[in-house]
Amino acid sequence: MTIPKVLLLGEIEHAHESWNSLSSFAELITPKSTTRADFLEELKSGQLDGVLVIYRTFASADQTGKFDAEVIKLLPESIKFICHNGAGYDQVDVHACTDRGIKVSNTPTAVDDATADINLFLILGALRGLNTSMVALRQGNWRGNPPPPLGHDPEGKTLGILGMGGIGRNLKKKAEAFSMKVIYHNRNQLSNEQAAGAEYVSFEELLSRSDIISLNLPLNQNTRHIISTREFGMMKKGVVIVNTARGAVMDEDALVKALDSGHVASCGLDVYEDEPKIHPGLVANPQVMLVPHMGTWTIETQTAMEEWNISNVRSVLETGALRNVVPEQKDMK
Ligand SMILES: O=CC(=O)O
Repeated sequence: MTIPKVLLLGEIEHAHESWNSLSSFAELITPKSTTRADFLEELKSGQLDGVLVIYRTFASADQTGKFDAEVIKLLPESIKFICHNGAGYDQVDVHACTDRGIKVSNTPTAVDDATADINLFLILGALRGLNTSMVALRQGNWRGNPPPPLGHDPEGKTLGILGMGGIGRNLKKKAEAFSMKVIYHNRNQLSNEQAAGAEYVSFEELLSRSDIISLNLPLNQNTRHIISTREFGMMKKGVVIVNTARGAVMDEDALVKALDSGHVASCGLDVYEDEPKIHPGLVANPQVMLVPHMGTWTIETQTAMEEWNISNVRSVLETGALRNVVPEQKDMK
């Protein structure tokens, strides 16, 4: 019997023991290439033939580029599973994978607390306008001169959550501890049990009723720039927007214009359209809270994500099936 191969793209940083334990079922290999051009060549050369499952990290895109249709087409016939270490899997062309019969998993749940925590931090920081005073203090200028305008309390404000998956629902619970009223919009209305009292509203109603809008939806072809000029125009003047999902769900140019006009009072961002580049209009705006994609940047959460992803690889090796597949493939045989 030939022993299956597992290809690691990126690093295991924490869950070394679990990763190493896979070597009793499989040959664990890494690519020779460190650039996309070389990776494509390595795929073409047949050197990665025989790989059954790929474990990939978000950062591995620096070496291989995105797992777009070009890469998926070149993957050896033997590859049947791609385990992506991250909740958001927009780096992987799932439709191209489905067409080739390759199943894709991600790491939902594991990221929920840490991402919702930073989401709340950004909501509070943007409401309070904390950035200017923090910068002033470090410049030896106390609160700044003049001091910043007074901020706003979260208590009693309406928080509109766009995308009520694991992170959205986790945020809802946390926001309620700050006495915020939560409304939400989602592809599908949740069961009463899952909604847990959050009011389901249309997309337009969410835009027009919210004091704070939180973007917690995945990036895909239907959600790219789902928030742009038209949508900013439908929001309350003085709205605060927070995004911990993916930068491209919001049109950054349009956001900068809405901030500059004062229609959007502030925003809190963890993600950007073209990371690690940041729109100069955002950097220049002292009101906004900007964090460099730190949503899951904790030891506990990074470890839990790795463990989840490894458990998917293990499940393939032990049972021939993933523990979870991405929603687009839930009916795939
Ligand atoms: O951005 C983080 C993730 O997708 O898990």
